[in-house]
Amino acid sequence: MERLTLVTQSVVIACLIFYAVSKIIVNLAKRRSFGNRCSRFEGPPRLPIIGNAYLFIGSAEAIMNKFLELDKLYPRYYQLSLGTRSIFVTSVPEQLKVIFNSAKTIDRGGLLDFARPWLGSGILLAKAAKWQVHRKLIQPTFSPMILKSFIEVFSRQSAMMVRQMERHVNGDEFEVQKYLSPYTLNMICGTTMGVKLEAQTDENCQYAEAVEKTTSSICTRALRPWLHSSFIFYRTQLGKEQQKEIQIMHDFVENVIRTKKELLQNRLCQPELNTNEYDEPKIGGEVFLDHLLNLPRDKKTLTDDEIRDEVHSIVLPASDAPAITVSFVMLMLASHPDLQDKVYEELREIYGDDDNEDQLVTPDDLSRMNYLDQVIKETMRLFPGSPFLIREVTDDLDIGDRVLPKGSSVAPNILRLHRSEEYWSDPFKFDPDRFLPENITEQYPHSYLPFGAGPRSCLGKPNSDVEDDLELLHGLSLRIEVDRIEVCHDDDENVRGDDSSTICFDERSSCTCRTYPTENGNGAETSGTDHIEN
Ligand code: HEM
Repeated sequence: MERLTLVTQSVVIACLIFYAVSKIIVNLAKRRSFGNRCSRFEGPPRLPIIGNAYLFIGSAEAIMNKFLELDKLYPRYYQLSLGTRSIFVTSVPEQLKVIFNSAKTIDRGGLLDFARPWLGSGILLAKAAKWQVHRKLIQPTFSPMILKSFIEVFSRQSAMMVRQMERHVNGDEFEVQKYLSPYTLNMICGTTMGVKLEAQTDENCQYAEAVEKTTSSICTRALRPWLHSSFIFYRTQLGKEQQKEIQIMHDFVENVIRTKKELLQNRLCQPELNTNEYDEPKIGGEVFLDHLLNLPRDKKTLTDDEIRDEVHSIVLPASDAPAITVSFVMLMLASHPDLQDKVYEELREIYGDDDNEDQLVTPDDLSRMNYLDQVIKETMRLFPGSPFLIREVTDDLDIGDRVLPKGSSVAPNILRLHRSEEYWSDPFKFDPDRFLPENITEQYPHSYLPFGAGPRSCLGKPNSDVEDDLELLHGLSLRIEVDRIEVCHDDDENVRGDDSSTICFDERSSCTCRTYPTENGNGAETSGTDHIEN
């Protein structure tokens, strides 16, 4: 009997060992064949283990410049590897069309997974099945009617931002991003949560700071394969700080959800509770959070954690990309005084000589700002708010002349697409007339994608147009002339204004303004309009 038990045990152990060894062999074979399939794509040379990570060491500007160099070496597409992750970077419209519309590349993940401790499985990072349900639930919040009701919030917020900036009129140059980021964050907190964040007035606003620091630490981690392992990352100073910042954001949003829930329950009997703390749209519109809390019972009810994830997942894209876009619009207007004057004239036609900065903007006013709209579109062509996107390939995907293997990532290279001479004549010329209605029809299909495309494209697209217009309107209605300009740039054709871009405001007295040469960090002299032509 004892012998029989021993034999049985040996057989079981042998089977387990056999199973473990064959699993290792199969995994190695899979990795090898995955590696082989990926290595067929051209790209910069890779080092063992870290792959191409050696290319992306240094400041954000240095990393951006590296990407621009790669665009020159590989103008259509290339393959990168970061540790075990393989990324196909492409700017070919035909390939992008397939990628954006395929069910096999709906998922975001890969490097973006490092944002999961913050965004959870909200709409930005949700896997396909969950994403489909949540997008259907959330989409109605972004209907044109509800968005119109937000205009008053946007309008008040932009007036506040302009008042803050006003102190710089006729003064020294200043970092415009310092005002824009808190403004967009404030505005989006007003329209998503109905909360007055005070990010514009309180420089130490913890939530705003936490958003900024966490975004930056996620990017740092993504480009450093040795920080990919959670075991290592959370033992570093960066990892520990990130955990702290994420906790601050979670506490903030959870607190708002709790208060909102109480408010919604008590609203009928205590309407006076709905007062100063909240910055709600006036025209009977719900804020995003109300919509999620009020979902009819027959629809899926979201848990508090899911609601928190959704709020985070809206606040991030809705504050980041618009702030970047508006700062580049200002930069372009500063660099092109003639176009600035055209925008100014358009606004004068709408508002006359009335210089009332407290005047609220109406949807009708916005619909008449055609030239401003063209300027914004052309700015988003040259400086897309999201220069690269990223999607996961969940099954082998044929994109025409090649197959992207399951398990890899694909990064639509929007920056390169928008600046490619293959699809845009004289691509570095800043020319808003490209977006005249008669010229739009001539554009190469899928060559202009600032909001992505397909079923998972930007949810806030109409929102962002409205927001950009309003912000600029208020800036310009102040009769500010953007006079001097200092931009970061690389040393050839690409003006690269970044977070540290500074501009100057002068009171508008004549129709002239100038850009002047400035020294960049490397000592080279250039003007802000270096190769982005007038
Ligand atoms: C200038 C302004 C904006 C730009 C350039 C922009 C751009 C983008 C891009 C490129 C994507 C990724 C699309 C893709 O992967 O195909 C995206 C996603 C998204 N954006 Fe925007 N965005 C802007 C403003 C906004 C605003 C104001 C909101 C919300 C109010 C918003 C909400 C979202 C959401 C929720 C997603 C994820 C959609 C999904 O996964 O289903 N965005 N945005």
